Parts: sequence; structure tokens; C-alpha cells
Amino acid sequence: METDSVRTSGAKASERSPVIEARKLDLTFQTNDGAVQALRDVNLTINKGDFVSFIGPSGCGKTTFLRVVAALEHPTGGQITVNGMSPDEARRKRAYGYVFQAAGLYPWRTIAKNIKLPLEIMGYSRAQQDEQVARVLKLVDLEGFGEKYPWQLSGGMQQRASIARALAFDAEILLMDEPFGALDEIVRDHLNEQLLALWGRTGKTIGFVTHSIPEAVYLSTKIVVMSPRPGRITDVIESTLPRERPLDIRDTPEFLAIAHRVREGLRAGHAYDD
Ligand SMILES: Nc1ncnc2c1ncn2[C@@H]1O[C@H](COP(=O)(O)OP(=O)(O)OP(=O)(O)O)[C@@H](O)[C@H]1O
Repeated sequence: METDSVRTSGAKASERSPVIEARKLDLTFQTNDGAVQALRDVNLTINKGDFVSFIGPSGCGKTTFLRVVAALEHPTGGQITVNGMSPDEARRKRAYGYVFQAAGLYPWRTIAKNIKLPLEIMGYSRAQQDEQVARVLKLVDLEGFGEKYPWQLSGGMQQRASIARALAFDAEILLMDEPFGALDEIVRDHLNEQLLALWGRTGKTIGFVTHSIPEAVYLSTKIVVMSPRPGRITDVIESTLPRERPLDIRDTPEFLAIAHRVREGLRAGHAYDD
């Protein structure tokens, strides 16, 4: 690996406009056991074309943050904008696609029909639906699998189908909540490579929740380290890795240095917790 190429990283200057901006964001849930501060004083800017991973122990607010971006939860303090709008407005304008941990495909619908579901709801014509299905199946390397049922596909393929569904209406932002958490390491490596290639081809802005340090470092332009009780950001690491990343980049000193910093951040959060 040439050092020069390692140093030329990140998005082009023209792509650096903010897509998600959170300022002093708070979210406290009222529960029967009292108040839970799921997010406290979260400040974060995600730029167009960024791949941002959220990593931290269970309960540190990773999912809650994605859900706030998607207007599935509402903050109790601070501000957040998505494409310069409130999350509710951005949601109405279909600014994002959401991929969950379990693929969440309907077993009684074929892959093509699963992908069409949001398009049917949005009133796309039959021809438009077919066009979009063909486009996204190609994007996730599942051409020819549209007429299969989810149970006829491996776990990794199901997850790719779920990503295809999230891409179907061409949202600029992709929110992914631990999409590969349940898969074995080899399949996960392969999907990580494919996701990077897809990101490179589409220029989407991606928010990605993971518990895996190598996954976070391999995929991201920015790594957000979080800590629980209260859920907060403890470190934001701008990656110095190039956008083109073969899997063996994980053996380079630069990769290991970033992984080390993430690990230190996670340790510090745990110490606070004890
Ligand atoms: N709807 C809710 N009502 C009450 N408490 C909630 C709700 N959603 C989340 N919480 C609490 O908020 C905190 C943050 O939860 P969140 O799911 O965002 O964490 P996480 O970092 O995504 O965890 P995990 O890695 O386990 O998915 C936790 O203490 C959780 O119990």
C-alpha cells in the first residue's frame, strides 16, 4: 500500500455539504423505572457522501440516534436537521432508506415484490416499479433472484435484498442498523466489500450502526464512538484511509492505528460506566 494513496482520503471538496446536523441533541425517555437519557448533548455533522459508523456498548444510543434522524423518535432538546429540514419533513420527502438488523422481508412475497412494496405505497406505476427493481437488484448483485422467495436465499443474500429495498426509491441517505450483525465473518467480509463498492458507485450518505471495530474502521470515513448512561459521543474519528479499500487494508499500520483509537475510546467509556 502506497503511503501517498493512504493520505489522500475522504470526499471531494464539492461533496462536503452537511446532510445531517445535530446540535446539543438530547433525548430522555420516561420509563416506569425513571428517566433514561438515551442521548445527551450530541453534536455531530454528517456531510454528503460520508460513511459514518456508530460504535459503542449496548444502550449508548446508537439506534436512538438513527431513529431521531429518521423521525421515528423526537428529541427532547437541541436541534437536528436532515437536508436542512426537520427530520419529519425529510421523512415526508423520502430522504432516507432504512435497513434493519433482521432483513425483515415478507416471506409470502418474492424478492421483487418485497422491493416493490414501498414503491406501491408511493404510487409508482407498474413500469416504474419494474425498472427500479431491476436497477437495485443489479446494485446489490442479485440479478436473477427477483422471483425467489426470501427463504430460498442465504442470510447474506436476504440482507442484500433488504438493502435493495431501502435503495428502491433512490433516497440520498441510507440508515443501516447493524445490518450484518447476525452473519458469520466470511459472509460479513464479503458484504462489507460489496457495501463499499455500492457506496462508491452511488455516492450515498450512510449512517451505519455496528458493534465491530474492524467493520467500523474498514467501512467508514468517520467513526463515532459512543458511551452509555447517559448516551453520548466520546470521540469522532475522521478516517485517513483512502476510499478504495481492499480487505487486506486491515493489516496496514494506518488501519490498526485507527482501530486502536476506537478501542481506547470504547475502554474509556466502559471505565466511566463502572
Ligand atoms: N422507546 C424507548 N423507551 C424507553 N427507553 C428506551 C426506548 N428506546 C431506547 N431506550 C433506552 O435508551 C437507551 C439507548 O438505547 P439504544 O437502543 O439507542 O441503544 P443502542 O446503543 O442502539 O444499543 P444496542 O447496541 O443494544 O442496540 C437504552 O438505555 C434503552 O433502554
